[in-house]
Amino acid sequence: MIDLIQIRRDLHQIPELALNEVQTHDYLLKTVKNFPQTWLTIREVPELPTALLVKVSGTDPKRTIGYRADIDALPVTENTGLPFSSKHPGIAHACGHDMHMTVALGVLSHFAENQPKDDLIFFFQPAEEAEYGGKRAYDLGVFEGDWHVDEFYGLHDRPDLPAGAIGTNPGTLFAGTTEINVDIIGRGGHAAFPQNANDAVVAAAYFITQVQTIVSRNIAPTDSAVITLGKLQAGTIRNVIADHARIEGTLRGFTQKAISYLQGRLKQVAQGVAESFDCEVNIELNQGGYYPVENNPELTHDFMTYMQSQPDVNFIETPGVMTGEDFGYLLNKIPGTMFWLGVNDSHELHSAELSPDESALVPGVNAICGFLAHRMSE
Ligand SMILES: CC(=O)N[C@@H](CCC[C@H](N)C(=O)O)C(=O)O
Repeated sequence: MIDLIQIRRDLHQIPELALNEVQTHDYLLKTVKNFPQTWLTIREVPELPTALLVKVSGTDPKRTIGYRADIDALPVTENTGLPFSSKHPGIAHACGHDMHMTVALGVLSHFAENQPKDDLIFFFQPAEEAEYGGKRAYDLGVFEGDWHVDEFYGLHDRPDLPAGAIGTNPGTLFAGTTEINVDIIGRGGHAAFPQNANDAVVAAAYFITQVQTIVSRNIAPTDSAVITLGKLQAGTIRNVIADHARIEGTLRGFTQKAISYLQGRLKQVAQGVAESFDCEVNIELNQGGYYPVENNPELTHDFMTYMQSQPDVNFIETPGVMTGEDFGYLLNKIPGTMFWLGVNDSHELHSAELSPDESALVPGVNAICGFLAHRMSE
């Protein structure tokens, strides 16, 4: 097997933000070019230049199985103290996509040396954290013609599962999300004369507080939803009344119905704040490709049955959680399964201290290679 740990560490040091994964793309391409090429076809996508696709032609193909790994990183300053920490200031693989790419390369290298029966397509996808690269690729027609995919698989690392464990369920694994951007425009002024100004900070504070009632007061306690406003920017100095506040956040729900409802309530709250504070409130809601990640029941039943039957696989059935994933868009178009790979870490996804346990890599690759071979024997 290729040196998975070295690859993971190399990738970890060059994290790049959505749609800017230039060094990452070049590293992946260079690595793939070092595999035996006999039954590989490499494909670039000019309209999505950091994407990389690799087709492995099978011996007797009856279907094409897709495997997707996301490749982007987050605007987080790494604080792991690892000797192979990010070399890119303010950007880190704080969601573990370096692990995702490494596992995908491990699986690809296996099939580059052991020709599969069916065709396989590996999709190294830019822009999962933002900018929905999966939707972009699908809408560009990337999976049409010779690159049609019959069933798609992909993983996400999960810190609270033991290293190497595999988890999923036959229903909804991840929530659908919508990015929220709110601009509140008031009128600036001197701190001493509020009567002559219209304070955007006060209006923002009321907006944020009222949003807290949407989930707590409008959603049935037996249902699930979350709205997090993770970024707030306003003002320049303590004694000037701010004329503008910017709020950015995300809303999440397990169904499109729930997501549409949350979107509607947010707009109502924004309108209400605009009226009561006599200011301008511009709200932009962008779902992009972040549909709920709905596993195909039949394929996922097969996936779970296979994983549960393997003595070397620690399979754990996992209920849905509120993380988002634009793999939800691809699974909305093409049946498949998303699953977790345990990476045993006390830090959460998106933490500056996230440090996945690399001992998850080999069992992850082996479980996926085994499952794909099993699918091809069906
Ligand atoms: C696995 C993970 O953490 N995914 C991200 C996806 C973000 C979707 C979108 N940009 C949003 O912020 O709503 C997540 O935050 O769950």
